[in-house]
Amino acid sequence: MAIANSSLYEPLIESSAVALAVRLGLFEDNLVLNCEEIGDGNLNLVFHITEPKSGKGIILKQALPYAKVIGESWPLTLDRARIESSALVKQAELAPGLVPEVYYTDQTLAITVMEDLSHLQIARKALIERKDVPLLAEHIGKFMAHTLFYTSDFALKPHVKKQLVKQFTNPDLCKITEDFVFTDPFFDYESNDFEPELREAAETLWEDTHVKLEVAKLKRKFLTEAGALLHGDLHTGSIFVSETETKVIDPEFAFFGPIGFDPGQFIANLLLNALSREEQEQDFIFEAIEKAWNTFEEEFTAAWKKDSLERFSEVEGYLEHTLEQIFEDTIGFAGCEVIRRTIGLAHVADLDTIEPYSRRIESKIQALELGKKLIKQRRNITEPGQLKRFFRHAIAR
Ligand SMILES: Nc1ncnc2c1ncn2[C@@H]1O[C@H](COP(=O)(O)OP(=O)(O)O)[C@@H](O)[C@H]1O
Ligand SMILES: CSC[C@H]1O[C@H](OP(=O)(O)O)[C@H](O)[C@@H]1O
Repeated sequence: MAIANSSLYEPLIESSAVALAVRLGLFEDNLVLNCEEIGDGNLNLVFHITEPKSGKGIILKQALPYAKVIGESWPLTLDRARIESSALVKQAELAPGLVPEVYYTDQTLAITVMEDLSHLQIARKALIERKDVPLLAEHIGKFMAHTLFYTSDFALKPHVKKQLVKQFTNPDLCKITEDFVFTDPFFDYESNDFEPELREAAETLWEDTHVKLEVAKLKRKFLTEAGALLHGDLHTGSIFVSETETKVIDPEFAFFGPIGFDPGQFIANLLLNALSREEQEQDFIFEAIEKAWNTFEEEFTAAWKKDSLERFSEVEGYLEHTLEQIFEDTIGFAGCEVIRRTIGLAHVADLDTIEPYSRRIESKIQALELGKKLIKQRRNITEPGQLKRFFRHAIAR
């Protein structure tokens, strides 16, 4: 990967993105190239540049100096492009084959040029279309175990770890999560966005002091616990899949945080998809949750036994305690994510496309019940096999 530092930042448009790709030697001169801006996320521009004759393509992602979904009134650091490209490189080292290859990055232009994954589909879309994605859970379990264990204090020498913590200090993007995942949805704030039919359920949530106390504890963990280098936004919209391949994209929220945050977001987004399904179609989702956690636990355990540098790691019960704590946090973080995707600023298509409207509202009310119970009862859920019963019980009215 080449790292460049050109003179001035400018937002690209399709023609300048093509010119840049040619200037960088990513395509030969004099070829006819197509370019389309395909970004459908909340924050950045994503250019897909292709050479129709050979079928070759690249992705050029550029951060804007503000959040794309809101506009210039919400300035946002360009440094997120550095975080994203550095995280992709680190993740490629720790979980080979599970992230796109980075071809080039330029910190001044805030761009990352990477492997084109257009032959795959975003996992959220695949799950909404009820596609068969048999390896998704196992691959994500493996991705999480390797990236999280090998960036933790169990695997790194203290100075190396602290150096990495510095490199991945990401205050602006963490603030987004602190606000939109851990704060705003739990109060009557303007940033929240929900249908009028949900107001009563939202008000019940805002009055629930037990939920608020438990969210306060989870938020504090997010603010203070530098457990491992998180992806930081591991929802199903950040994962490309097919029947055989899985690639994790978009780690611009990466920072050192509590290990349970990534598994929590992944599991929450599977649960949000389960809420959109009829009961007889939900088994795939609960099996995926079990598979993802069990793979995470097996691979984390194997890595611990093989590569832990921590003197106490052989003490009986320490591995089990560590995994139990990560699982408890995972369930709590999942509850926060389920709630914020229901009444917060950033929604998910799994819920927003449920038809008819009355069923959508019913599923969102169920999501709020589920989220609250995951947060409050997280210590009673000790293994992923319990989640299907818990889910059915939590949403029953
Ligand atoms: N490497 C890639 N290959 C193909 N398409 C991609 C790639 N990266 C991103 N995209 C497309 O761009 C969209 C937005 O990318 P994403 O990284 O999620 O942006 P944002 O940071 O704005 O959320 C994705 O949903 C996907 O459709
Ligand atoms: C206005 S930021 C809201 C939301 O957007 C991010 O997701 P993505 O970049 O995948 O669109 C992240 O989840 C933030 O919480």
